[in-house]
Amino acid sequence: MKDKYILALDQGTTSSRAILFDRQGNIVSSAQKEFRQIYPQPGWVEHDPQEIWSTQVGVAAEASTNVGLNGTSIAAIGITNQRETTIVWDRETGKAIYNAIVWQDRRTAAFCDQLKADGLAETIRAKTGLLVDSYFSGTKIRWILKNVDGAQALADQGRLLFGTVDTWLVWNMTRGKMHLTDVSNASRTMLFNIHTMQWDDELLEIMGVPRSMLPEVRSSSEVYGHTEVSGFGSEIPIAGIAGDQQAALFGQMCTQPGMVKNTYGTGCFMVMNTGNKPIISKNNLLTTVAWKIGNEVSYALEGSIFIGGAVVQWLRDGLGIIKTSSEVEALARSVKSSDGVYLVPAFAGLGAPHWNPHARGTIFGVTRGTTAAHYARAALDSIAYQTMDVLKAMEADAGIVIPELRVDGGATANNLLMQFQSDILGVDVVRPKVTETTALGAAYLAGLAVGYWSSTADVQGQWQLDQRFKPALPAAEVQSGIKGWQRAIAAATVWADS
Ligand SMILES: Nc1ncnc2c1ncn2[C@@H]1O[C@H](COP(=O)(O)OP(=O)(O)O)[C@@H](O)[C@H]1O
Ligand SMILES: O=P(O)(O)OC[C@H](O)CO
Repeated sequence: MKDKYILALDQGTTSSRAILFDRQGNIVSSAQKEFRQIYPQPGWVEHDPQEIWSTQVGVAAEASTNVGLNGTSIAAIGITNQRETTIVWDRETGKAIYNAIVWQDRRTAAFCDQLKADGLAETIRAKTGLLVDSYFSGTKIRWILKNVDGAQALADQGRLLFGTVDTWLVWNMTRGKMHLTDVSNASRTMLFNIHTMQWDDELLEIMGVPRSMLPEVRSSSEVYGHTEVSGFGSEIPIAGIAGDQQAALFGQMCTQPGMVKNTYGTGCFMVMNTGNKPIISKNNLLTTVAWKIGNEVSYALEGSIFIGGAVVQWLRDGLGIIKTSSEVEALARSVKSSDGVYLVPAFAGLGAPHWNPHARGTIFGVTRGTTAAHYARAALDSIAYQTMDVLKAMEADAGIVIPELRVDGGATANNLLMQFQSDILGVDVVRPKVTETTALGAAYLAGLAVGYWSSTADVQGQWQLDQRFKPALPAAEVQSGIKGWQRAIAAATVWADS
């Protein structure tokens, strides 16, 4: 039984997941638990760090016991996580001093406006590859230091630690022995120079973040340490870390420059491997670190869409027109089209390529004949249209025509959405058999570090096609749909800015 499986921990925005993979990259067992989303004010989103940790340990134990395993059968653990989400804790008590401020949270939008007004956008972009936006961790750390009672004093005493979710998990898994992150997560903080691959003093100064709070930055595939807590069985090497979108790029085996994947989870994240050179976008995309394996750094271009599958959750929880996310497909299929209804789901502002933190959700084209089914259809359409906007920006930046789009994530189960995506893009949309590619990527990174797999080439052949969606909608319908979407985006922007 020894060294039979790799355990991937996938700490996502809405749930913690644990998946055991075998040497062929098959899922042997998995467990998942949702946790609370906390919305203290409009535009604010928080998680309880303790709940992140307890759900993650819980599902790890469940995935193992489901198949009668103990820790001795696990060769290594790979961690992948919702990125940018910011946790600050006291190194002496091990307790977070505030809730995790989630990547979707907009509370620092005014400070970001100030940074732009101060002319710092170019400096920040040149060093980090990022646009100034409240999405990233740096301004969230600053908010905690300025707004949580006693935080600044504790930071001055060197007692506070910052971490993205990977760092928080590793700290807890090693009983506070390790305070580290990997390059892909570091590149989402707005504090990390993606050229020198170091924390940047000028950026730390701008955000008012003391260096003593920051984790050590390591590669994405190496043995960082071993588990020391129950729930994981005996001491298991923690051997892979990557932000979830970068992990999905790896899990989709987009290891060559020019290869692209789009993940349809809470948000949608399109990422293109650009090889060992960072491409600075001219079309409002992000430049980010994909991973570091050995001494080799790979970079990527990314288009981040804040609301993807979450629009379906809103139909379920906000409007109550479906009971489960999967019901949306049948409801949307019950009408031939949205009949001119457009939904711009800017619930947390607009991300790439529009970047408007003040935008909010808007619905256009509602008539007396509009039904819940049209809303469902418009919601799915909005996921596809947002993806189209990003893909066009990416093609322009990279100077290539993207031949096919590899897809993964919860919402790719929706065949209507996948077909419409292909129709609107005019390219093949390709869904693999294992759509848990985020977890798979983390498993690969960990397995490579401990020799479970010998090289990337060893796992390259494991990618298998489930379904290929080919463009089928007549061009005139595609064009009129796109035109309507562009009008909707323009109108939503006017609403936000007026
Ligand atoms: N059949 C479906 N059609 C559309 N969206 C779906 C469907 N099933 C799940 N989703 C959406 O996918 C998201 C969950 O995907 P997942 O990859 O687990 O996300 P995350 O990792 O962000 O938590 C949810 O927002 C959910 O509403
Ligand atoms: O939790 P997910 O899968 O929606 O991913 C969140 C992203 O990492 C945010 O940048």
